[in-house]
Amino acid sequence: MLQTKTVTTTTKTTTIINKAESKPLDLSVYVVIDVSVLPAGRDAVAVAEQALEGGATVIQLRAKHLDTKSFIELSNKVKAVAAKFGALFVVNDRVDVALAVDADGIHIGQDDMPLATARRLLGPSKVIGVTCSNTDEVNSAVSSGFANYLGTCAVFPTATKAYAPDFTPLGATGLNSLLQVSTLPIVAIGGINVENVEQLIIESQTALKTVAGCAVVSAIVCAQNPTQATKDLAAKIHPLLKHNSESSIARSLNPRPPRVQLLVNQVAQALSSVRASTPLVHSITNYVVMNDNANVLLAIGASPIMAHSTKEASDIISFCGSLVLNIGTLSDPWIDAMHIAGKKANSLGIPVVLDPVGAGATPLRQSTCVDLVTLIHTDIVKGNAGEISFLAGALANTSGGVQSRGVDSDGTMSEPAHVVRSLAAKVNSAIAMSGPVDYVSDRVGKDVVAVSNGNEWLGKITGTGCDTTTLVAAFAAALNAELKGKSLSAATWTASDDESFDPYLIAGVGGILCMCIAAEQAIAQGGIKGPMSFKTALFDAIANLTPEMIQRFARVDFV
Ligand SMILES: Nc1ncnc2c1ncn2[C@@H]1O[C@H](COP(=O)(O)OP(=O)(O)OP(=O)(O)O)[C@@H](O)[C@H]1O
Ligand SMILES: Cc1ncsc1CCO
Repeated sequence: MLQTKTVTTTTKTTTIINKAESKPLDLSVYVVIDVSVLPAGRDAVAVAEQALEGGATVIQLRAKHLDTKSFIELSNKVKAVAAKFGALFVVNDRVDVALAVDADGIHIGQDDMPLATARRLLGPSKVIGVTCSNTDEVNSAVSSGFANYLGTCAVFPTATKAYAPDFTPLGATGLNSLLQVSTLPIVAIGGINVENVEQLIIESQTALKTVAGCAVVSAIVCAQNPTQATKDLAAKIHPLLKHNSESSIARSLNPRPPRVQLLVNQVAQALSSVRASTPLVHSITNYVVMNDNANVLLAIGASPIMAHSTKEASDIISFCGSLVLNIGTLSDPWIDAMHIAGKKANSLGIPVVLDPVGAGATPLRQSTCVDLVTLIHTDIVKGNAGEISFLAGALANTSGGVQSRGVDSDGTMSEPAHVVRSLAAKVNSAIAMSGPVDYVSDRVGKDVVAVSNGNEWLGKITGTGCDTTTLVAAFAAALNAELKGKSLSAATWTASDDESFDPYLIAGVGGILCMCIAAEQAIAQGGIKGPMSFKTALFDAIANLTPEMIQRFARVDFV
């Protein structure tokens, strides 16, 4: 980090709508009282009570063939026993019954009432669970922002529910795929019993999470002793749910707003695209960070080429996916090479990412970065608050100029979103501004995203901002190539509809999230003794990042 960079941004408080009651959502031992499965002469309320005595944390009442009046009467009784044990009471399918008895929540299937309608009718405080059989259904339920948890289709063969003749149970592998993509808790169901539950949880778990619980029907309602059967099951389940961190419960109680979730989905998907396409990134960067930048690119799954000669700049960029121009250690021939490569990249539709290191510090840096944003077209400018503020100020007096209200006397920035938004519109580039909270604007200043995953450790080693810039360039290259493959172009993106984000906004957020989440992972693994062991752990963590980690740990918001 250059000493001239003293500006920090003020932290923004994000508002998250709390959609469910703040009592912990314990889905671990989830007992479904299916009236049609109850052995003759058994009373649903008595079985519910026995299961609760054995440690059931949720009781779901399923009564497909019961008339409405009887369903409501029974629900009232089961709700009362669940309340006595502090357990969650959930009605299967019937939103009207859930409303009539003021149940804690509802569980619906894909063919029942649409999720959005159920949420509208039930209001923000009720728990909604939805059955998902595949990753598309999981993605759709998660991105809707209306569900609190997900249930699966049958994990094992079961006679309790009728499935199509060609239905194949999910098994532990199928359950694992759903866990990989879901940021919501998942409850497994179908043929689970005390014999198979441990193996299912262990075999299905991902590096980051297990199921939130297991739901059982006949193993409890048909058991000789439902209390003992529930106790036995609970004893097997509880020790294995260790991966379910509080953040997963928090996410289920505070689902991301739908558009934020859509953005996170696209960023996670973009990481997969980087890994799948291994884009080649041409960097004309400073010699302090050159080797690190190359290694960071390899770690994220891209390929580096560092080339400064004016004699080959044009040739090199012609076969690369993106270009990084970093003004950290300038010399005249390097500046010439930047212009040559930049112009060639522009002519070929290759994204150009500028890091205006130390932008305002000297007249050379001032004129170089102003020339670069005006004489060539930059697609993304990524700098710290001081650098972005300088650029905004320097362009303030040019036509359509940016009013730089950036830096206050105490070194903080009072309106970071305004600064990135207006600079973006001025230079038609996405702007990524680093600090305790990172801010990224799309190229027209319509969407501005605050990324709150900042980590002070990133300031303890030199060049993490420059490393982030190269990650942003890897994302830009992969996304541009993907659009070209569809005969589209990142260059011609227009801010016409709410569903579509600027690919270079995704690239900016993607690069920043990868660096910040990798830092979190590096620290979480322990063993950091100081800056150098942090650096080693950080580079390893970048290599080990998964789209699932982006889904799970991204803290982003539109501002
Ligand atoms: N005070 C802070 N608290 C928490 N996180 C921070 C803080 N400052 C920066 N960061 C994080 O560190 C990352 C690097 O940002 P920084 O502003 O240090 O870049 P930079 O100045 O361009 O670095 P360099 O020039 O060393 O490459 C940011 O993306 C941000 O997430
Ligand atoms: C320390 C330093 N000096 C010029 S560039 C650089 C790396 C941080 O950008």
